[in-house]
Amino acid sequence: MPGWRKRLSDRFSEELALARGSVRRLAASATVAAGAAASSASAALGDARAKQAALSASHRKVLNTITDKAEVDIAKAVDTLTLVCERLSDGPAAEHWSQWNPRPYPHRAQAGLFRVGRLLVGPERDDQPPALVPLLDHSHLRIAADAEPVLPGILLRALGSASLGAVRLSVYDPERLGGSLAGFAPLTRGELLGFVGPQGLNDLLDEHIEHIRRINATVLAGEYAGLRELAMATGRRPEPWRVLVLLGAQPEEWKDDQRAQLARIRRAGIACGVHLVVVGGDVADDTDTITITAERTSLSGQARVSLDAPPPQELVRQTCRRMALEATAGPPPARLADLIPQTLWTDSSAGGLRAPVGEGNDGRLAELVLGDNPPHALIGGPSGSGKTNLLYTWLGALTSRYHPDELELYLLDFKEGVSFARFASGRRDPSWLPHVRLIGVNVNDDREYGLAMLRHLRDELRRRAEAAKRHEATKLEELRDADPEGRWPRLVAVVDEFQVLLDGRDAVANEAVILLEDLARRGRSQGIHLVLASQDVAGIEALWGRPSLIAQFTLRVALPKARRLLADTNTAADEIPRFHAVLNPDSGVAGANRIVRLPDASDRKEWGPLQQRLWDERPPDNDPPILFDGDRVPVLPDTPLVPDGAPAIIVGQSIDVASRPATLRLTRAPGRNLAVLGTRLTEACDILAGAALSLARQLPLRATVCCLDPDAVSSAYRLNSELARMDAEVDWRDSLTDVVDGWQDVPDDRLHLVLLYAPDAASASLGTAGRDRLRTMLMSGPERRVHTVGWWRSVPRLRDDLGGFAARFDAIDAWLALDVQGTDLAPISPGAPLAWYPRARRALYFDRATHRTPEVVIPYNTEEALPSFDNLLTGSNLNGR
Ligand SMILES: Nc1ncnc2c1ncn2[C@@H]1O[C@H](COP(=O)(O)OP(=O)(O)OP(=O)(O)O)[C@@H](O)[C@H]1O
Repeated sequence: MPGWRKRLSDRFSEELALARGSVRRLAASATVAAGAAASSASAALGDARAKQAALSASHRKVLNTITDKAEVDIAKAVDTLTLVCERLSDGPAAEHWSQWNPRPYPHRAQAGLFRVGRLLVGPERDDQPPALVPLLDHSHLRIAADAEPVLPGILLRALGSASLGAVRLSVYDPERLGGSLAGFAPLTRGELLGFVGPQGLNDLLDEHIEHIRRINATVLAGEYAGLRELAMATGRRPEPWRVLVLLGAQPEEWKDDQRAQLARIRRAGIACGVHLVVVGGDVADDTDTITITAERTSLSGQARVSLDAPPPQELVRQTCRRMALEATAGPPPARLADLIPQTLWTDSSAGGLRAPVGEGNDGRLAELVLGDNPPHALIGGPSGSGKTNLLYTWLGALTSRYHPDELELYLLDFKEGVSFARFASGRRDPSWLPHVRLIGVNVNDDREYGLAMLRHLRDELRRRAEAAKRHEATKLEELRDADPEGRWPRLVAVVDEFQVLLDGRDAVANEAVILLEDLARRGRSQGIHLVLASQDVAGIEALWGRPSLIAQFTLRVALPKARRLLADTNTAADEIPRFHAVLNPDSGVAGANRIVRLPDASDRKEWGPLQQRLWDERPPDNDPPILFDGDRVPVLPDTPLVPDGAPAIIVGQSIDVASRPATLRLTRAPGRNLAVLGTRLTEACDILAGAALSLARQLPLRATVCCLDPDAVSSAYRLNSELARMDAEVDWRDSLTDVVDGWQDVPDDRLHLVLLYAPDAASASLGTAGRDRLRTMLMSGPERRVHTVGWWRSVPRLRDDLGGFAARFDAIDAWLALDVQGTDLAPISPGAPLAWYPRARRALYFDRATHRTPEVVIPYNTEEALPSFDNLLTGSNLNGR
């Protein structure tokens, strides 16, 4: 091999070895460098990782802090929202159905909002804020079809949180005809709900429009913007809310005029308490309508809503049943206490008498006024309509405002019963109404007592007229100014069932009409006011036959179904419900009506405390009222008579305002005797006993007792004993002949009373001569102070004893007729035949010397004034009777 080749090969090998070596070196240093780089990279990575960990911890911390704060804020906001919601909606408006029960919220002048579900805001928790919707006084509602189950809950909450009857529902349900709200059906009985089908739509809309019109015209009357404002100003809500529910009604498909009506209701309803709840399709939107869908309400904004489940069917049914029951029982009456002022007796009656009697439709108290105009009142209503209750109410309101020096009352009740007796002092309750001067109860048979009261008022009218003349005053107000020291109260005379006084064409009715006319005409200016109440004013001929009388009674109060009390065209009395009245100060013309709801004052629980309060405050010189009770037999008074001149006997109690004893003066005039006529034994015996006892209490007496009716003997004997006990010289005779023969044997000048019980039983045995002597005793006895009080059992028998057909009745100056018809009294009565129809415990009394016409008296009961017969028989102490 050539050398060059070898050299070249060696050189190449050498070079290659060199290159390999440097490559190896290079590779080694590269490996070192790479190792260094790798370790520094891994150090950097570790560093970075450590930093990242630190960073994310602090980030997490910040994030947690922010989240916590946000959660607290949200919880706070939700709490606040819940609180606000509670204030807007509580009780039955918001309670869960498991605790729900209806109870009105009277303290709240405005209606609250109703819960429909929960607001899905904030974290899930038990007490999530409620989703509320307004309705009553605030808005209309539109409920989307997918939210329809919410409807029963809203209606139940509305019914249950207002007072009974304050929410009324009308449901238009053309598809299911009321089936959708079947649980509410019981309310139809209480008239709190009405279901309307397709045919009734027009009427339904018209009715609500008319209701809105009426509220605007008569209740708000331009004074209030709406019922809510009225309720807030007065604290009362005079009209119910009316909720008109349209279920699947599709108003968009209605006729134009129906849609127009709906729009009117939507526009004007809320102020008048009329609210629409439209379920399903609806027409044009408006701001007064709140919408509820399955997920939201107009009030919930972005927040979603979870709607509550509807109330259980049974809860709805039971609640509605109870409400209907209460509603059919009638509305709760207004309260008497609301009519009574805090401070008693602050008003002056100088200008008139003004007092509230109930609550008007506008929630304000409605007053009755008596004064110069209107001066007198007429109250009417059928039996049971509440006249007596109205009178109680009115009297309560008057007597709490006016002092007894400002107002005096005269009360007369011609009804069976004792309605005014509560104003008098009684055994159970000693209090009386300090304003009352006179009370007449059970006077239906004693119309004369009505006359007596009217006569008394006429006398007072005269006294006032004379005083007014002296002071040149034309009316009470001026008289009071001119005579400030004088006592001039206004007088109010109330006559309940006054038709009894005026019915019939007899002397009593005639005089009563004349007196009423006079009092009505002239009483106006003298402060004397008449209040006449009757169940049938229409039937009182005496009233309608005298237009001038009726014209004075301009104040009319008509209770439900009162007839003819208001003007013919005024039908208000037919339209008002129970316990309401139409007040009309303008003789009943339609425009002057005021409808009021009357409180219950007939209950003693309501009345008692008021009377007690008035009685406690009575002036020291206040006397109890005079009470005349036609059913009570008066007892012979034991105070001796103080006769003016000649001695007198008591024959009975007069029917006059003072209930004075009726007397017969025993002058020496011929024939000054008394004949009691009729067959009523007890009353006849009472009259004879009353006469003798009243005389024996006045003066030393001689008496002869002769009893010829075996049934009267015990009474005669008891009288005989009592007279003896009173130191009278008493002579008991069994024979009438002895009496007529011996009357002239007068041992001293004591007054001699001859008491004859049924002389007609023996007069036949007297013979003509004996009868003559009887007549002589009657005619001439009085001159010698011998007076006869005799009981004949009929007028013909008396006539026989006085001489038969030719009898002269001047031997009997005075008589008392018991059960004797007026026609039978003709022989002994003056003038025209008497219209006298006998009645129990009443006698017709005529004294020729004092009477123009006979008067009715009540024979006193003398039972207690005489010793008991048993005691006499056993000889017991006569005082122990
Ligand atoms: N405003 C009222 N609120 C509650 N109850 C009332 C009211 N008014 C009357 N009543 C009741 O109605 C009944 C009849 O009333 P009231 O006796 O006053 O009627 P009246 O018209 O006088 O009847 P009558 O002539 O038959 O006596 C009574 O039981 C009474 O308690």
